[in-house]
Amino acid sequence: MYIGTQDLLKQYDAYLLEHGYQIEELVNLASDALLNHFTKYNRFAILIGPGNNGADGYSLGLKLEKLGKHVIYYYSGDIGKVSQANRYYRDQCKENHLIYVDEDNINTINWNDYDCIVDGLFGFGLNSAPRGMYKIIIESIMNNYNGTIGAIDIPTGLDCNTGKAYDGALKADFTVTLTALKQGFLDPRSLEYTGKVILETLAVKDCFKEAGLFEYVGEDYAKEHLRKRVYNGYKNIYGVDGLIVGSDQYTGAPLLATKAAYYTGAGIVKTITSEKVTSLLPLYIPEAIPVLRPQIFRYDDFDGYDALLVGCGLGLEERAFRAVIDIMTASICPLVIDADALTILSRNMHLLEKQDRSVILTPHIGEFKRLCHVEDYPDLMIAAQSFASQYHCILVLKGPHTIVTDGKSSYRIASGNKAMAVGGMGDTLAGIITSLLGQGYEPLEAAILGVYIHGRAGDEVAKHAYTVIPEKLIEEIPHTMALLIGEIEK
Ligand SMILES: NC(=O)C1=CN([C@@H]2O[C@H](COP(=O)(O)OP(=O)(O)OC[C@H]3O[C@@H](n4cnc5c(N)ncnc54)[C@H](O)[C@@H]3O)[C@@H](O)[C@H]2O)[C@H](O)CC1
Repeated sequence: MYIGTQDLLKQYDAYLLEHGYQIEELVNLASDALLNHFTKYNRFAILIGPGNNGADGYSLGLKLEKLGKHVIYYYSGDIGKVSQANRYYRDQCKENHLIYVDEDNINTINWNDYDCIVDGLFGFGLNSAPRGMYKIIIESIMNNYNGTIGAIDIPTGLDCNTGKAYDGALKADFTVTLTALKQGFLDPRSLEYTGKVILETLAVKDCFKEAGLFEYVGEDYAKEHLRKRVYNGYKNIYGVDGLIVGSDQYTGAPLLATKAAYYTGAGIVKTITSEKVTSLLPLYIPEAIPVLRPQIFRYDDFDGYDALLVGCGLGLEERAFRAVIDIMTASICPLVIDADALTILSRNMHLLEKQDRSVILTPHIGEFKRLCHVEDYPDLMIAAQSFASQYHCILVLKGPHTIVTDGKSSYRIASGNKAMAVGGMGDTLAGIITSLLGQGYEPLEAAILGVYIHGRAGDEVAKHAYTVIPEKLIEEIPHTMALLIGEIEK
């Protein structure tokens, strides 16, 4: 299953058009995909907007008519300004089935003459609140209609990217969404407008990834990619992780990252840290190996590691800057960069350009803005993809349904919940990803799996709790992983 934003969906359509499809053909395929969901109704009012959502409405109506259904098309606006496909399908409709709606006749329409209203006013092309007659039509239906409303692609008035309703939005009973889930549908509050969401793909060449859509990662991915531990395994085959984390000022973050790495299955974790943290570490997690962080790293300080993590309570003092620069210039194994280390990196972006190994960055949105040196983005998913592609890194952009992308393949992760918005959660995730990286998972796989496991463990804890404390989440990790691998049952 794939996810799109307005820009990504436009990009997808443009890709198909560049690869030999005609827009009329795509609309025909869209109505093929829609048809089955409407055949149980008999009398249809199809609302037609000026774009291709309206074209879908005409094309669907023509097919319903062929099945002997009663169909009337209600349209408004300037007929000279409709899309090419809209005109093409409109020209095939019988004149007496087309009703132009204006202020003079709106009150004469009895919407309850129809057992189904099909919403083909606006789809992902809507860019502001529906205006003029469109707004009036929506109000008239919402105030008077008692039957079923089925929306094509997106209910009119719902923002495709945010899932927020504009002033004047149609509340559908069901939405048949085309090609990909819309990012806005990830916000559960959109359900009030979409009703039940049914995803239908068009019978076209499989090009979701090439066109830049994001794959939605759920339990199936984790079950397929998570590996069982081997019968005769020993600690070294599960990786030696080096965590350059913590400072005397921030002592909690390194402890959480270390514990998360162990609980995710790391063989050995060496926590290279400040004096205060080295003394706290054995009390919190006796398995960990504390190493006092040197003022300046030498090349051989990084020997023998399978994965490194830098960040998590490192602080922003001069010596933290020194540590990040040393790690980025003197170490060679796969690296996870989190928290303060991202802030330090944002002032030294040239370091990222020179990396000849896998680097995973795990910013939240504020840190991402700092890395990009911008205030805001029109489309976060596209911004994430471009960043990863420009810097040849893997980006884990944390938030609801965290984004993971290497610039070529992109993902939204299904697990996680609002109870996880708690300090220390990012340190926990960084520890999990580093652990998987050290265990030999491919870097992109480690990032996706790490985010999924982190969110899933959080979901398990949230079943019985108002907030998810990182400590509780960490303790849930081995159980969650065993469940996913199928070694225990629910
Ligand atoms: N691959 C697919 O999934 C396909 C989906 N299809 C359908 O096409 C629409 C998107 O079509 P598009 O023409 O880009 O956008 P809309 O129909 O939503 O309308 C755009 C149209 O509306 C004008 N407009 C925008 N905002 C407003 C407003 N607030 N008030 C008035 N007018 C507004 C804008 O200027 C344009 O003229 C998608 O949702 C699917 O239903 C196709 O079948 C192709 C394949």
